[in-house]
Amino acid sequence: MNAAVPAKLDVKNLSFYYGATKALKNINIPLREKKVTAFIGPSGCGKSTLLRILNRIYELYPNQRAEGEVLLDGENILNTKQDLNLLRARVGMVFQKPTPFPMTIWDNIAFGIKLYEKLPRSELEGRVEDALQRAAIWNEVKDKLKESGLSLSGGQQQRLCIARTVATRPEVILLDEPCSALDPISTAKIEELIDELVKDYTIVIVTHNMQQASRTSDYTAFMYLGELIEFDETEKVFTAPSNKKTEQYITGRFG
Ligand SMILES: Nc1ncnc2c1ncn2[C@@H]1O[C@H](COP(=O)(O)OP(=O)(O)OP(=O)(O)O)[C@@H](O)[C@H]1O
Repeated sequence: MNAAVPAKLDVKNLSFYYGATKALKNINIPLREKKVTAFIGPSGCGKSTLLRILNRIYELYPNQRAEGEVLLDGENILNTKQDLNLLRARVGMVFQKPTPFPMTIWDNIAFGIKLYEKLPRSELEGRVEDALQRAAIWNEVKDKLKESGLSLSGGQQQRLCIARTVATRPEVILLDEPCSALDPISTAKIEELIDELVKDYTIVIVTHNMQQASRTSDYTAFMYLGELIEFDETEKVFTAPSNKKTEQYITGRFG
C-alpha cells in the first residue's frame, strides 16, 4: 500500500450507535489525499453510516452517536467545538437522489457560495461558471441559467449538485451512491467527472456497483456487518483480496 500519500481524513477507532444499536464497530481507515476511496459491501453493512460521519451530517437526527476520532488534517472533527457549517463547506456531500434546490440553475450554485462568502457580482458570476465547468455541465446549461434546476434531467441534476458542492471549494467530496438513480450514459459522465475532480479533491464514494468501484477508485474498503473487513489498493482488493469474505462478495457469491 502506498503509505507515502497522506491521509486527508483519518478514521480512528470509530464506532457508531443508532440509539442502543451499534452500527459501526471500531473502524480504522485512512482516506488519502487527492485519491478516490470506495466503500463497498452488502446492504446494511454501514457504508452510508460511515460516510455520514465524515461531515457529521448524522447530527441532524436525534439519538445517533459516534465514538472515536475522525481527523481532518490532523484535527478531530468529532470534537464538540467544531463549527459544523465550516466543516460541511470543507467536506461536501452529494446524495443518492439528485437534490437541486427549487430555484434557478444559477441560484443553485450561487446560493451555497453566498452562505460562506460575500463576493462582488462579477466575481460571483465567475465562481458559478467555474463550478459548472468543473462539474462538466456548463455547456449544457450556459444558455439557460435562469431556468429551474428542476427542469434538468436526472443526470444533469446530479452534476448540478456536484457543481453546488464544488462551488464552496471543499477539500473532500463525499458521494453516496451518486449514480444509483442514473442511466448508463449519465453514470459514465459522473465517473469521468470523478476522474477529473480527484486531481483537486479527496473523494469518498459509496457504491453498490463493483465495476464502478474498480473503475473509479484508488482504494477500496470492504465492509460487512458494521466492520471494516479489508482496506487496500483497489487493484489488490479486486484481483487478490486477502480476506475470504471480500473474495466471496466481489465474485458475487453473496450480497
Ligand atoms: N436511522 C436509522 N436508525 C436505526 N438504524 C439505522 C438507521 N439507518 C441505518 N440503520 C442501520 O444501520 C446499519 C447500517 O446501515 P447503512 O445505511 O449505513 O448501510 P449501507 O451499507 O449504507 O446499506 P445500503 O447499501 O443498503 O444503503 C443497518 O443495520 C441499518 O438498519
